[in-house]
Amino acid sequence: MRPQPPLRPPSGGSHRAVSLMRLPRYLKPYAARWVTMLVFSVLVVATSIVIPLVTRAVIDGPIAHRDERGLLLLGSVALLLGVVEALFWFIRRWVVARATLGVEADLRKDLYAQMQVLPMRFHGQWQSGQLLSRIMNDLSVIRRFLGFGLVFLILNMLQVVIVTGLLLAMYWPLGLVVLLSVVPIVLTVMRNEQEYTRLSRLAQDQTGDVASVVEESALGVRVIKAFGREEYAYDKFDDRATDLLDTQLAKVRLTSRFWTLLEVIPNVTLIVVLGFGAVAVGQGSVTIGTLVAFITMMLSLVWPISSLGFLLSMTQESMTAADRIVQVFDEPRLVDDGDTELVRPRGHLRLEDVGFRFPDTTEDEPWTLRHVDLELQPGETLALVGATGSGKSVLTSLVPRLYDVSEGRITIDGVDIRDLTLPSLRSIVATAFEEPTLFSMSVLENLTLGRPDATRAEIDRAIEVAQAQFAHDLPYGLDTRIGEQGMSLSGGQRQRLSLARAVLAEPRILVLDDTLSALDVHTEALVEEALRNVLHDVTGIVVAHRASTVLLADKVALIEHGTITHVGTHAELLATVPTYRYLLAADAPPSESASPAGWHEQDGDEHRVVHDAVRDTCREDEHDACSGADADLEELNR
Ligand SMILES: Nc1ncnc2c1ncn2[C@@H]1O[C@H](COP(=O)(O)OP(=O)(O)OP(=O)(O)O)[C@@H](O)[C@H]1O
Repeated sequence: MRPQPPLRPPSGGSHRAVSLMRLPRYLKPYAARWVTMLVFSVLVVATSIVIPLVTRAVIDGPIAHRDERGLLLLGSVALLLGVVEALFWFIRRWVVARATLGVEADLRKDLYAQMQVLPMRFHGQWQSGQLLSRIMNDLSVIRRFLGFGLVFLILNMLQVVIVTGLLLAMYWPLGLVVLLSVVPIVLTVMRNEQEYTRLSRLAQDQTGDVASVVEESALGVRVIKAFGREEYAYDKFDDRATDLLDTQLAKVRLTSRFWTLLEVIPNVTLIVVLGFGAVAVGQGSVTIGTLVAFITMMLSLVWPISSLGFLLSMTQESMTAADRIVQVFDEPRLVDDGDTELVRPRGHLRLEDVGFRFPDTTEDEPWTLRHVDLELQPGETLALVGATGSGKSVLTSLVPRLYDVSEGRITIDGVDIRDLTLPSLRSIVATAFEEPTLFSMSVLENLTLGRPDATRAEIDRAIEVAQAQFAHDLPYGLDTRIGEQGMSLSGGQRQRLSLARAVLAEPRILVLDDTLSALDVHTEALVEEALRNVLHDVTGIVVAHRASTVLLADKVALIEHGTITHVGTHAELLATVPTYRYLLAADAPPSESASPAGWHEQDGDEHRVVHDAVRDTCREDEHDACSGADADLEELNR
């Protein structure tokens, strides 16, 4: 048996740093702000280095020589430097906030746009919670890194190098002590890097899992309540949340070991420097002012060194986040635009030897569709009838290129649909799905999704066709906001709005994927009556499970195991194809070698059912074929 694919997409793994390097192009629009921020950050570091040097000058100068004027002057300079440093800090933060938030927003918009164009295959494989956590959490991680982590990583390393250099220059033996103290830190960072990366990737993926569970249970809350499985749902959530907690704790354990070292080393170094410094002052090798300046500078290294731990953690996390985001950006779009636009499409649709298999199926798995040949003249309507899972929805989704054919081709007015631009194709083809998705916006916005410029009269007509007049009676009429997934509406109401949306798009080819299944027979009859007018003008494919829906069509295609086996009028198929009768007329299941002969083996009651169905569903213009079927039945009954 084929191994189950993992619940979450595989990690990008080894190219994390490269992934992060690809994001700085988002910094470009804010280049002036980044440069200003960097200049002020360097100025902050410079002032913080100058202040101890001024202190040394104060101690070794005015204080040693009891020069009050000099003390006042240099003291004022030191004070001024302190104020200036604070001011520089403020400017840096102020400038960077807009830039980082801007980068985050731009990335988020691009990521969302990418999700919209990615093929159905991608959305079938990825849990929506994983996408949610990428678009929310991972982008925030990157923003924090760009606005804070990256800047301080650079500045702190710069400060460590400059200050250590200055310390070596002031008094090299003590400078050497400081330099040596950095070595264990670097070694520890290198040793923990891999494990921290693994844990941070795991935690980010698990955050996606938690989001997926929350999202699924929010959407499926009715099912959970109906089956009384709140506890089961809670346990599933609890498992995921506990996994995340364990990983986060493992991360904390690792970092706390690491950070403790980073806290201890500067303090130990300080004690050593103080001891050796005091001896050096005693021996006259350095002045007191130099020692004070040395220690002040050294203390200024405590934050840059101790912060290295979490700055590096942040870097790891943002590399992982960038990797997870780049993974979405790098997904192949599969469906590529052509560049042809059909100016006046007539809606002549042909499927030529079309075959389709889902991209992740293996060679030995059967094709979902194979050798499908169909032709619909402009204005013609085809009813597609087939057993559950026979491939009806997949076939209809090939026409607007929700999936691409694996072999053969589909043409509209003789042009391969892959040569059309996607906007052109999707303005020609509109689909109303069996499960109507409505968005949490107003009824009007939902209706005009496919045609934002529709006039009020056109909207009213589409509503009438779909028998969706109830929308006018909603509390705020068409401006009423409907809940997530249209939850505040009934299934039939949602289907009718979805149908109105497809009708309003005024397509040349209208695909109705079992769109009327949730309607009561009376509403269905009204919708069908109105649809008859719409379908008169457009090419239509109607997936149908009921004879009444089939009657909307000019001809019927029977699909069995992914292949069109019969095409004809409803009456013809009813009279000659047992499988068709079985599907539409509650007939007994046809035998393996389904043929009209198989039909003769059925008992009298079933004959009557078929007889009634034939009579009920035959239209006047098909009278000849129907009477043929009737004659057959009467012959059998005798
Ligand atoms: N995303 C998918 N990945 C893999 N296989 C799929 C996917 N969607 C559908 N299938 C398979 O393709 C086959 C045809 O499915 P399809 O949805 O077209 O059936 P259908 O005839 O529309 O059924 P129904 O009448 O129940 O809606 C089924 O075997 C189904 O399991």
